[in-house]
Amino acid sequence: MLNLAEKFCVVVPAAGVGKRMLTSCPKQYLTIANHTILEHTVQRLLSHEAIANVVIVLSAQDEYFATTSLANNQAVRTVIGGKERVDSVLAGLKSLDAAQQPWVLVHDAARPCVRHQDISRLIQYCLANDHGGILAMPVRDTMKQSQCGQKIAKTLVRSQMWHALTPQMFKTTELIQAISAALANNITITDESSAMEAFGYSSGLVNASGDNIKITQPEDLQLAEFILNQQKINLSSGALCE
Ligand SMILES: Nc1ccn([C@@H]2O[C@H](COP(=O)(O)OP(=O)(O)OP(=O)(O)O)[C@@H](O)[C@H]2O)c(=O)n1
Ligand SMILES: C[C@](O)(CO)[C@H](O)COP(=O)(O)O
Repeated sequence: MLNLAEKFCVVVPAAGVGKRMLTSCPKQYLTIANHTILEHTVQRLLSHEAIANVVIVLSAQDEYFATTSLANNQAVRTVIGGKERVDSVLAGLKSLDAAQQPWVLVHDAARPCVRHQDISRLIQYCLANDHGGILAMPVRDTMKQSQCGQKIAKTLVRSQMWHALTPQMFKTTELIQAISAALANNITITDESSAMEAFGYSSGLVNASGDNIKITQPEDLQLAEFILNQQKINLSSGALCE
């Protein structure tokens, strides 16, 4: 239990087309157990004790959202996103009242398996350290870097390598400032932390479960279904606190 006085808003970027999934509809609207991935993700977020509401960032061409249960959910607002994920995240952030919501979390619509315990630990970390952080997982394989466009390997120091996951949690005003500055300086931003780092803000790494996968390629859908089922079984047996 977090026992927090405040509850938080989560910006959920869901305006992508899911090219790498090779499906006819955007991947966030593919279904698992008769619910869209977006519904699974938002339900997972809104069922967390410290999350009050979500802002879902949709494509201007989105023709699916209105048919989901989320369209009538009072804890859900929507805004229109942009060309890249970073543009969509910024649109979501700018729709917030930073005075009312001094902290914000950003979580990919394509990550329905995120665990409540990991969200709790991220929130605890950020409030305790008074700076932002991200859920992350230490890499398990030896990591190589290709050289000058050639597939010639250079081995990296594995002990210092992490997979960045989401949610990522930062102070709302600082995150808007950092992303806006990065875009103005043509800095490539693929997650919120990269913008904060570029702006000189600290971004902590909070160790998280490896089953918080991002559904990206076709084989990920079956894996996500398996993980969600396992989490459901473990939760009902008490083996997993969500
Ligand atoms: N312009 C964009 C691009 C992506 N996203 C969202 O950002 C999250 C992570 O991005 P990614 O996994 O890359 O999704 P897509 O961009 O849809 O996938 P692809 O790169 O295969 O097209 C997804 O929930 C996606 O909907 C977004 O809101 N706006
Ligand atoms: C934000 C993210 O999920 C962290 O790993 C990742 O950077 C998103 O990348 P994508 O190419 O937009 O899926």
